[in-house]
Amino acid sequence: MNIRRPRPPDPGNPATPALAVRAEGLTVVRGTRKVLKGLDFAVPPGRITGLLGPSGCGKSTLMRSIVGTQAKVTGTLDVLGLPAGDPALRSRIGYVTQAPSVYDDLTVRQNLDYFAAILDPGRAAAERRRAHVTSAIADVDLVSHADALAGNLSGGQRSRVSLAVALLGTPELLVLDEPTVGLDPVLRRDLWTLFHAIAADRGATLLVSSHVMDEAERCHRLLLMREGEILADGTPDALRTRTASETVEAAFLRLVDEASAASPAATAQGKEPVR
Ligand SMILES: Nc1ncnc2c1ncn2[C@@H]1O[C@H](COP(=O)(O)OP(=O)(O)OP(=O)(O)O)[C@@H](O)[C@H]1O
Repeated sequence: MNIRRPRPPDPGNPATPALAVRAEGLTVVRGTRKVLKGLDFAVPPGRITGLLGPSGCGKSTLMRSIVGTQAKVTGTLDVLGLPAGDPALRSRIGYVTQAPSVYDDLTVRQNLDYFAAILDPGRAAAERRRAHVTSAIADVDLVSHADALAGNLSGGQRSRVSLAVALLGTPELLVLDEPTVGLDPVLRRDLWTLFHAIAADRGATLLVSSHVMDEAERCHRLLLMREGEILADGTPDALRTRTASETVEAAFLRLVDEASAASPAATAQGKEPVR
């Protein structure tokens, strides 16, 4: 894989925020329900932070809040040193939603050309756009499919086209909502290798959600969520040690039990299995 433009974070540079994301009392209401309940957490720059928790716990809502597409967000939410949703963040964040957003009747390269033209318009930028598109296709290992129609690709290949679109602007923060869901183990491993290369070579920050606990072991740091709250925050090692557990999944279950013991009423409302 070919990762362009190394840009490691420079803690001495005042333009490099000390934290990629900082939330205090972050609350989101959807419909009549409070789906994020006063979250306090931080995401360090240049690392891969996994956002893990059962289906429906609020991972997508949290990601939408960070990228600025979620309504009814209150509390403090700073992203790359600016309030979430600030227009200056648009070109600095790459966001991949759960459903791959690609045009089936265009080839892989045409999809990327289209999005590159939106990001970096004008005839003068044509050469630069072409280079970025070629690079992004190589980053996600789709060179051999560059001229295939997106509609003829497998689910995993389409996900990688979406990821390539997100990589186009060389974002400082990549927010990836369940990027490996439904992929086979080899593809999942390859994607995680790519995520690590992006963090290491570019100094980018990655926030990656998953409800599959074994993916936790691949992250530098974890935010474990449950029912709209952050259950724990730390490295996989620290979480395992703190709970005397062998795996992050066992640590998660122990933390759920601890939280339930602390507030039994909350537990009665549906404990979802961790898949
Ligand atoms: N448009 C909506 N209106 C009202 N409630 C919603 C809406 N969308 C989601 N919710 C609720 O918000 C809660 C959090 O949903 P969210 O999609 O953030 O969870 P998630 O952890 O990403 O789930 P999954 O892993 O299944 O994608 C859920 O209980 C869901 O029912």
